[in-house]
This record gives sequence, C-alpha cells and structure tokens, in this order.
Amino acid sequence: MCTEDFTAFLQALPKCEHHMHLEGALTPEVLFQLAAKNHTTFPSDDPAFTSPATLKERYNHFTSLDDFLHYYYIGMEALVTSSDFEALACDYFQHAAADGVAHAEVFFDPQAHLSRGITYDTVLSGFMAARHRAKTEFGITSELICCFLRHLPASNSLQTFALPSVQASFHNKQVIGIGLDSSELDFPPELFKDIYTDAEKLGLKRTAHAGEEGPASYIQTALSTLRTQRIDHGIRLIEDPSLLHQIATAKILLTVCPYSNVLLRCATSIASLPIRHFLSAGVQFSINSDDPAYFGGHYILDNYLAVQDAFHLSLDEWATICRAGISGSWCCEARKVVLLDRLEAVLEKWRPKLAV
Ligand SMILES: Nc1ncnc2[nH]cnc12
Ligand SMILES: [Zn+2]
Repeated sequence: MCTEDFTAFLQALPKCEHHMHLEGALTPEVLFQLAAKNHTTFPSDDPAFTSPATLKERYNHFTSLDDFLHYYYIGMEALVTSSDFEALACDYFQHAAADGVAHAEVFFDPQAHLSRGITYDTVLSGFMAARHRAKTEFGITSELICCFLRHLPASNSLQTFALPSVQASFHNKQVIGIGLDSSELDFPPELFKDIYTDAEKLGLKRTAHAGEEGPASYIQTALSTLRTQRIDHGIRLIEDPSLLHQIATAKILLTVCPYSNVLLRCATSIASLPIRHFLSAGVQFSINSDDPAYFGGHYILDNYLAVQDAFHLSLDEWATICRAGISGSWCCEARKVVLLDRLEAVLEKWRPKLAV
C-alpha cells in the first residue's frame, strides 16, 4: 500500500485527465434518482436494475467492453434535461477537484442522446454550465471532446458531425475535438476516415480509442488514416515494437486507464500493464479514470495509487508522467506554463520528504 506521504504527493500533483467519459460518471445512486424524476424505465428482465446496490454489484462482473457498454447505454437513458447533464458533470468535477485534477479534457457521446430525442444543445448547455462551475469553484480548466460511436454506421457519425448545432459548437470552440469510442473489435478506425478528414480541415483536435480490446494495428491506422494526435488506451501497443518506437519518437500521448483495463478484462491486473515498458521506451502517457462510476467508483487518484502500488515509481518517474500529461494537453500554452510551475513547486516540496 502507498504510504501516507506518497498518497499526499500523488494527490498534490497538478493532474491532467484526458480520458474520461462524462456519461461514465453516472453513479447507480444518481441513475436511480434521475430515472425516478424522469420516469425512465429499465429492462424488467434484468435483476441488476432492482436497486443501486444490485446495479453496483453487477458492475463488479463485467466480462468485456461490450458487456459494460450494454449497461452504459441503458444508464444514459436516465439523462434527459440540461440540468441532469449539468449535475452529472458537476459530480465528476467535484471528484476531480478532490483528487487534485488541474485540467480535464472530457468526452461525451452525442449520438447516444440524439437517438433518444435529446437535442445536442440540451446536452451541451448542461456540460457548459458544469465547466463554468468547475472553473469558478475549483479552478479546474476543461475542454469537451465529442466522441462518435463506432458500432453505428459511419454515415450516422457524418450526419451528426454535420448538424448545425454540432458545427456551431466546433466553430465557437465549446467543443475542441473529436474522438471515437464504443465497441472496438470489428470496427477498425479506417471506417471513420471521412469524418476525421473533415475534422482536420476544421482545425479540430483528434483522438480515438484504439488498442484497448482491438489489436495494435488499430493504433497504426488511427494514426496513419485518421491522423489522430493522441491514442486512447493504446495498451496493446506493446505487441508492435516498431510502432511503439514510432509513437515514442512522435511524442503521441496514450491515455491509459488502469482500472478500466482490468475491470473490462483487457488486462489481467494493473501490474501486467506496460507502464514500466512505456517509461523506459520514452512513450508519453497519462493515467485516467475512463468511466469511474462504472469501474468501482475509482476516480483518477485511485488509478494513480493503484499504479504506484503495482510499480513503486519514483518521484521523478511521476514527474515524467505528469509533464507528459501537461505537454500532451490541448489547453493553451499559458495554462501549460502555469501547470508546469505548479508541478515544479510540488516536486520541490515533496522531494526531501520522499527521498529515503
Ligand atoms: N472504455 C471505453 N471504450 C470504448 N468506448 C467507451 N465508452 C465509454 N467507455 C469506453
Ligand atoms: Zn474510454
């Protein structure tokens, strides 16, 4: 177990979170509260939906990414009004503040709401209000990344991307980039080439889930065909040494999610993740929570602590991880300077205490 001092040091680091789905912050308790308010019904043939406790228990036994996604999409049906989306994101930002997050770039899944008759503006206005509160109440800066669902036809993504409300959110920079998520296997990145080409023309940031359940070749095509600037997960990069070298050289940030990988059976344990390999090969990565409300209530600090328990990293190794997270962020350069200064102050404070 992490010592008290090391826990306090990890908490104090000015963390950047790059891989967190706002819909994945929907706890079973809030899900049931919103469902009661919005008269949402859940599948009557699944006993997991009996109570928050039974749902939480079911979340301990995901068998795959798709098994999790089944519950994730059903859960979202409880989100209806703009204030529901605001409350959801505020809940996340509260946890992020407690965990020492300084900057968060968060995902959302518009197609999963549009298909239920919820407008894009309903979702966006709720999230924008929460971002404003995160900045004023906690000093957390944030950005929104609009994800497209790879299990739906690419034509649906293109239609969503072209919606005037979506285009407006890109234009006014309320949404700074796009991502690609949902079921990975059998949905290779190249299916979504057109939307990424359009996104690049608009000057949007680009990332994609790849190498989570899918093979390392998906990481390769996300980079070469979608021209992504980051890779979400990317743990299967370890299977392709030449690609790993290429990613290290190009300083492509991987957004690794330790608890998620174990709970969705993409890794057998946190200790089995290629954290040391990435560090020694110079691969830049950040550590993230993915869908904390579905993954044991483990927010970002729990993920840092679990990595520390498994790998016993030094203060300097954490400094390397933290610097990579800051430089791989999509905030302005001035904000990066502030975060780097804060990091140096934390290192200076903790170096004497942790040097044993
Ligand atoms: N870990 C994950 N992988 C793919 N799609 C997701 N949507 C939410 N979490 C996800
Ligand atoms: Zn994810």
